[in-house]
Amino acid sequence: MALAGAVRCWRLGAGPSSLQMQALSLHMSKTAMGASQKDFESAMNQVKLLKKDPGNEVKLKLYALYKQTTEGPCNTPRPGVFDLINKAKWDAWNALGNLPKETARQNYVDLVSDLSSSDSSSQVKPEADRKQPGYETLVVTSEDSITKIMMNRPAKKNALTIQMYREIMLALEAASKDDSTIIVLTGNGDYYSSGNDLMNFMNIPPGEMEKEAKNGAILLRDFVGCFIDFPKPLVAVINGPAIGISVTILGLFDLVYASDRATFHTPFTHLGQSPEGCSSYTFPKIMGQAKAAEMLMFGKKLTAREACAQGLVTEVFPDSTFQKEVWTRLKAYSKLPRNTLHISKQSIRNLEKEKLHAVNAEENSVLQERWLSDECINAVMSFLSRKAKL
Ligand SMILES: CCCCCC/C=C/C(=O)SCCNC(=O)CCNC(=O)[C@H](O)C(C)(C)COP(=O)(O)OP(=O)(O)OC[C@H]1O[C@@H](n2cnc3c(N)ncnc32)[C@H](O)[C@@H]1OP(=O)(O)O
Repeated sequence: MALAGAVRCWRLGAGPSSLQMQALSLHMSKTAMGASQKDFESAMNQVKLLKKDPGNEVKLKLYALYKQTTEGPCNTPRPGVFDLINKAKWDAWNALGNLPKETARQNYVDLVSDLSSSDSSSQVKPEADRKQPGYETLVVTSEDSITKIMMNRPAKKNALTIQMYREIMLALEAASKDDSTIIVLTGNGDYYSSGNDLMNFMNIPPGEMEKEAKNGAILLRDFVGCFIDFPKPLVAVINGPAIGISVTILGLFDLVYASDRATFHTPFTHLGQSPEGCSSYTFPKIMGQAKAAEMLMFGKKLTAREACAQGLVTEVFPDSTFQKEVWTRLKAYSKLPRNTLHISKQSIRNLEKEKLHAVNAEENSVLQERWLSDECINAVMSFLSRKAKL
């Protein structure tokens, strides 16, 4: 078992780690002639290198086998009832009865060898191995109880196509049911997202405009609805500039971590459009009426630090250490008791859900009209003919 585990791990990684080599040599020597004193000492060193805590039950077993190997059968008085830890250790040792020292040593070495193998196989696998299949515009991975949904159109600044909205909804739906504790949305490349792909408005035959606007509003309602209803902690890892809908839905996230290179821009008026993502309700609540108006009506672009000062962003990190710091933090959070975390999220959010769905419906009905307006059509045409950029 241990040997098969060690060999399998080599195929997943670049090559055997020193831990895997030790596990393998330990396994080979013990099966050939029984564990020697040297094997025992090497196993004791290996225990210190384990990355995963084996849990109290295994630790007690290791302790008992160690004592039996070095001192023989338990020969001390049982600790008092209130000395709980020493009593548990004594019980474990005493339970080994008259087990010979050599057998205890062998069992100790075997146990450490198995622990090392499973410890090695739980080490980080390359992202390509963890990637979930079925997504063309996203990279979805799960590790350390975190499901990461990464928008993956870096050449187009992660502008959101119709397919991308649909895939994000599918990924959220799957993540709501998987065994992850936390869900992260982030972007690949220099942008978090430049918002709606303005090509979504192209190639619509004149007679189909109204129908397409209606379909767009339904898609947008469902997309935002997924964030309103999402049952687990949602974290936005804002790796670069964010525009439009990628900003407005942030009010529906539980944590927003931003690189100091990120900016937050909602230029709806410039585009002949109106706020969506429930921002007409969440932004005034988060930052107050005056600041929300400056962003949503007048298109003021905020730096990450300004967005943090106004409560839209949880914390800003230097770009040079952004990924390292954020993922260390999230890995620690992902070890919190999962069910309690989800229940707390629901207590915080559930009261607002009905209101948020009503706001979502209202925003989309206004937007559906806007998309048909001259102001919107001219703004989109201007961008697409490269006369205008934000
Ligand atoms: C179902 C419908 C739901 C609708 C929901 C309502 C949502 C509303 C919004 O999100 S409004 C916000 C819309 N976004 C924009 O208006 C941004 C437009 N893009 C830009 O202004 C610029 O591209 C930029 C500032 C993001 C980046 O500028 P720059 O650094 O100079 O790079 P490029 O412009 O050369 O971009 C590279 C490449 O990407 C294409 N691109 C970028 N963003 C978008 C976009 N939002 N839509 C379409 N295409 C985009 C850009 O055209 C370039 O393509 P090319 O290399 O020329 O083929």
